[in-house]
Amino acid sequence: MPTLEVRGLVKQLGDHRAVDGMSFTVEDGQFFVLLGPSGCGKTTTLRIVCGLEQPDAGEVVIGDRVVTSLPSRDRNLGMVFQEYGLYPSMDVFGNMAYGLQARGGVAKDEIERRIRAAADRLDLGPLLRSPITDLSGGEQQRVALGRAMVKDADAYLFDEPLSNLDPKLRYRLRRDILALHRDKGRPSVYVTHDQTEAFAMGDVVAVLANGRVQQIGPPDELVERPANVFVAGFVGSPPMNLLPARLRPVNGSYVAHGSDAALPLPSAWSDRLSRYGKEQVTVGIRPDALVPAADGDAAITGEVTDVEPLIGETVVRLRTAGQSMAAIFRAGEEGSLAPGDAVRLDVAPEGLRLFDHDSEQALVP
Ligand SMILES: Nc1ncnc2c1ncn2[C@@H]1O[C@H](COP(=O)(O)OP(=O)(O)OP(=O)(O)O)[C@@H](O)[C@H]1O
Repeated sequence: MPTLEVRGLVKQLGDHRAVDGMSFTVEDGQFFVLLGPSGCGKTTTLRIVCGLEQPDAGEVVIGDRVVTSLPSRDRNLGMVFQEYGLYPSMDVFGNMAYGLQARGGVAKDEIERRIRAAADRLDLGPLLRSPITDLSGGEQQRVALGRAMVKDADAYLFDEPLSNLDPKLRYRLRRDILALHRDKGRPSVYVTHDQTEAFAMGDVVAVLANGRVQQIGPPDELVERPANVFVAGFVGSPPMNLLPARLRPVNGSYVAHGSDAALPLPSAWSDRLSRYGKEQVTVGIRPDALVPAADGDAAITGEVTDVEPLIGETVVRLRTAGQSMAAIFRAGEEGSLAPGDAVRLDVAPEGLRLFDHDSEQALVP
């Protein structure tokens, strides 16, 4: 069963280490997303996997073949990239057939059958004899997808294939890509900087920064248990609030004190925190764990800077002495809050995370 594995990839581009020790494994039938901010090395990694770049170190393994030094055409991959890579001199049929004809081994009537099936699925049937240059961007992207669909590849690679398209078409093609993936049952690697897309599509998501994997896991796990401060501050919309704080023991538990914040921590964390041995931590607070405080003491006080109503919920942004924060309230829970108002908030303890102040790695839970 083919898996796709990259082991210890390194790639220097000019002065910049674009990929800095990248390793991950994609199982057969898994839809694996590389997610990260612009410049984190996603495209370079994918170009190494498909053979358009040579790594300075590391290996690419597909199934039981080490393919690192094989040319792209010998890796048997299906690829869909942002720039469609279609041949302008050919019609739609010719573009979809090209890979199969060039590789050989598939009979002419079988090529025709596969192309008609893919074209029907992608609503390209009436366009099969149209020149590529007559097609819209969305139609060209569907041809690029159809070209991948007709191949029996060992793995499929997608590099931001939907970023040029309008939202409706993007949504539709997401479903088409997942249907292609399920039909083939091979490893797929999908590059995006859009976390909505990553979370909607990925069985497993790898969050990248600075050419390195920060965390690999199913979408829920990245949100629930971010491995470090980078992931906590990147994942979620809005992402986790992060504030510097000092730990103080109080009656056998701990309280994290920040500017305008005093956060009682679950007593189940006390053992771990007593072994931590340092006072300084970074506290992560999920925006949906902030709730308006009842009368009396509040965990956090601040001033509202913005109130943004969304469907079914409201994002309230506030400024405390230390920094800005975001809270997600269920619609209506914000009452009549408006910019400039003082606000007092409590935190549901299950929405708290702590990170080592120096290493930035998760401490608890
Ligand atoms: N030829 C080059 N010389 C120097 N630096 C380069 C070269 N090509 C790319 N880079 C840099 O390497 C880094 C990684 O680029 P890469 O395209 O892999 O990132 P990415 O995560 O795919 O970003 P994006 O989402 O913007 O496409 C970027 O900072 C980029 O500017």
